[in-house]
Amino acid sequence: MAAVEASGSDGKGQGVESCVTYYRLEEVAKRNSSEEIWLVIHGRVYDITRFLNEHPGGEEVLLEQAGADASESFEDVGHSSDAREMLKQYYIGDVHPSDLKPEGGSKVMETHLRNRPCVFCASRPACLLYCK
Ligand code: HEM
Repeated sequence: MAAVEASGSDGKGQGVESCVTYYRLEEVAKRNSSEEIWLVIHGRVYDITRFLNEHPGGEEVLLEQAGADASESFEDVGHSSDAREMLKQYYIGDVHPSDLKPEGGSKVMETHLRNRPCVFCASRPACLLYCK
């Protein structure tokens, strides 16, 4: 997989697990077409390019959210636990902590709290940082 310069671009990703790749939102925003489509859901970045034409809800809804934070739409649909499980295979990294601004940060926190226990973040540093 190609390295993305967005990761840890602020210098160092210290204080958090080094195995997590961080992406700036501006990098995510560039992946906004059917050629390459990334989404953010609950502070995590997913490359769903190969899932696009497999999505049971159709590709259009995904394209509408392409390159953006789809947490709300994802939750609004009331996706099953199977759908949540599926997310894992498309996970490529976390949103860079600098992009989790107060507004976004509290949104992330709100969502995580609402979904507790979060199957994805129980042991994730980002979650520990923002969900406490
Ligand atoms: C990568 C992220 C996503 C995955 C893995 C995923 C997976 C699925 C799955 C497995 C279903 C079948 C129903 C279920 O099991 O819940 C589904 C249905 C659906 N999804 Fe997604 N989905 C994703 C993102 C989204 C997003 C961002 C939207 C935005 C609106 C969306 C809208 C829908 C809709 C409208 C349905 C049809 C619901 C129905 O027929 O009742 N999905 N999705």
